[in-house]
Amino acid sequence: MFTLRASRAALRPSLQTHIYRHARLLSQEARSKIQAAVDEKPVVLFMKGTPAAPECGFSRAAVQILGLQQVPAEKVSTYNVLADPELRSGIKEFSDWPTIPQLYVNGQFVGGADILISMHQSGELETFLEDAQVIPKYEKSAEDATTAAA
Ligand SMILES: N[C@@H](CCC(=O)N[C@@H](CS)C(=O)NCC(=O)O)C(=O)O
Ligand code: FES
Repeated sequence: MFTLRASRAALRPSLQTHIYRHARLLSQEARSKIQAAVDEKPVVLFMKGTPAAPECGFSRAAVQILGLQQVPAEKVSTYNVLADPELRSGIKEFSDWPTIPQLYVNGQFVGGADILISMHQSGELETFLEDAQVIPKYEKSAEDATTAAA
């Protein structure tokens, strides 16, 4: 009886290790796929639906903000997580962020819809995208200077 208990107890950790290793392996493969996606373009948006047909208001907002910031289309890649359940869960683990949309700029996670809206409204997003060389720096024209002085 004692022996049986002992051997069961001894089995448990190795089984756990096996399951853990398996999960880690799967996750490593998913992780490198996501890393490649994140590195594909300067701006990468994980969203529900497509820019032309967003399937959620939060994703629509993220797309609209990129448009308002005049981010050139050729600098943007988007991924529809609704078409890829593995990506939908994987990106949450990868970014340690529980929701979609998720925006990456130059490989760095920026945030979801709330963060983008607030950064857009404060003017921080424009500066951030300029510094990231995603959009050109806004040069104050002579006309702006005159308006400011008036
Ligand atoms: N407050 C969030 C709004 C986004 C959100 O709540 N997304 C939900 C509903 S679309 C989500 O992704 N849930 C998990 C899922 O659908 O996989 C943000 O700032 O981005
Ligand atoms: S899909 Fe329902 S809130 Fe985004």
